[in-house]
Amino acid sequence: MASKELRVLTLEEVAQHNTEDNLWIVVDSKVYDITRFRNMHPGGASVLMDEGIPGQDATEVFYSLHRHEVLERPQYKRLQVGIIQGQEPKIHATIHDGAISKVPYAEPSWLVDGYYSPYFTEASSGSSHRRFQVAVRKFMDEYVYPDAQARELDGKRPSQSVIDKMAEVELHAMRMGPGKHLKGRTLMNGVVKPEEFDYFHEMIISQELTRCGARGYGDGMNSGCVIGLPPVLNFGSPELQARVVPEVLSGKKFICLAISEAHAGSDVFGLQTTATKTEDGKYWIINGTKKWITNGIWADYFTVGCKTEDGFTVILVPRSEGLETKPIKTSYSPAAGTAYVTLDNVKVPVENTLGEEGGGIFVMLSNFNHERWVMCCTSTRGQRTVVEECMKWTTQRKAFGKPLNSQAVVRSKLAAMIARVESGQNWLENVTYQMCNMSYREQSNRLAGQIAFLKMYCTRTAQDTATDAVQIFGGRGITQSGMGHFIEHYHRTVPFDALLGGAEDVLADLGVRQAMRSMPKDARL
Ligand code: HEM
Repeated sequence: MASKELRVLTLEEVAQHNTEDNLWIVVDSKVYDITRFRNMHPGGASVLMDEGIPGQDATEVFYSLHRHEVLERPQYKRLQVGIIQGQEPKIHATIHDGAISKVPYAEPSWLVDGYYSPYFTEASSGSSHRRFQVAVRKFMDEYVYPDAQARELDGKRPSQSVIDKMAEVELHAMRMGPGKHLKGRTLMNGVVKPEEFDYFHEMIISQELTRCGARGYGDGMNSGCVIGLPPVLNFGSPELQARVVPEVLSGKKFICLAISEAHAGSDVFGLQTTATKTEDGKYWIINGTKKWITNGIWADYFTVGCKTEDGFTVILVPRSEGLETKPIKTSYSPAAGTAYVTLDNVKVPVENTLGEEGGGIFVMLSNFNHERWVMCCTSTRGQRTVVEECMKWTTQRKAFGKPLNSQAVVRSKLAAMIARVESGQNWLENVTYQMCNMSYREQSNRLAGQIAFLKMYCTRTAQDTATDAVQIFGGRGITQSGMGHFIEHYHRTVPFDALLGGAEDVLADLGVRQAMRSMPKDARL
């Protein structure tokens, strides 16, 4: 409708509008009347009168100072008064319209035209990963991305309307991975059958969600469920499962994993929260504190690691008398709902025990692999978004009269970034293939070391990439608005990945110790 009112103009006509009282410019074949906007321009009024701007085509200077999304904001969109006769817009900078990016290395190779993969199935196959990816990306771009950007900024929890929308297509259930919990559900409007859903489908979900570029929101978006519900699914009694699982997977109730404490993080045996039985043996009485609990602020259920008479036991604790949560301010958005949890004589039926009493370590170990693998999926995708941002910036930004990418030192940083993300993704795809072919128990036995190494590798390379990206973006890489805002956000939040789900150094050591245990006794040089 708006385009009908736009005038078709020539460059000569635009050139007449070149004074402070009558100021037009052209950006990518679109004519903007910025006369009244001039005094409100965040970059100042005077720059708009610089040589080569008034009445001229300012496309190049515009894109060296602004992201394309500026022109998509309604308050600026309406400054457009016309289009240039015989010209078509050439810039396609929107990355959240469901499309595959054409920027080299902005997508994993299996999504790029003309490349092949042994792992992802074609559109013609029943369980097609490709059709699934198209549906998930469209969904994320349409419903999740706008909410992610808004909530990351205002710090509010992910909108219930988006959680409900995700529940409609069973995204919460699919994020638990393949398994019997998917039985009878219609996944992504039927794009994939529950029995055909595999870890590659799940990888697609994690990676598409990461494209929203909002780390705090990403964790706020039910990641408590991804790590807190599997112990219920795998170790809870049938009665407990029947009560808790449906309300959590439908997005009506929320769950989180509460293991780490101020006293102990990666060292689960150092935990000090205690659970002791009442004399009649029917209840646990839980006392202690938990720290850095993602989604804890609004969680209805807490999967809590406790010290018990027999060792370490995991217990599902509903929000109830004696349990309180308060926010922890971290360097990412409060949209993650990070909590400090206090448990003062919280009374829980013993039926809420997950797994064997004293067998909590098995419950946790089986959970860790999946949690860490999910983090590898998100870390590699996060790095890829940084590669895309840097590829674009170094092409459009000029310094010393040339694009940044004409400098060898910049190209060498790009090369390192690309090599890191490609190696991470390729290793991840291999590990995922192993997971698809192993039982849950086999995964625990054979892949714990591999996944620990992969996570260590992903989070280390992510930090190198963050540092390189800030160098490439300069001051903009540390500025929360404007051209470098994704880079600033990434650089500020990337250390989280190296800590959550097992600290980098601890994981590295775990991988080596596992390898040492498998050394053949007779191996010699
Ligand atoms: C339709 C036309 C324009 C609109 C809507 C617009 C809008 C904006 C906005 C919203 C910002 C704040 C930073 C951001 O969010 O990216 C900004 C900054 C800026 N703008 Fe514009 N602008 C326009 C045209 C221009 C032109 C033609 C120039 C030419 C010199 C210019 C120079 C600047 C500068 C120097 C900054 C500060 C950049 C920084 O802090 O890094 N703008 N503009």
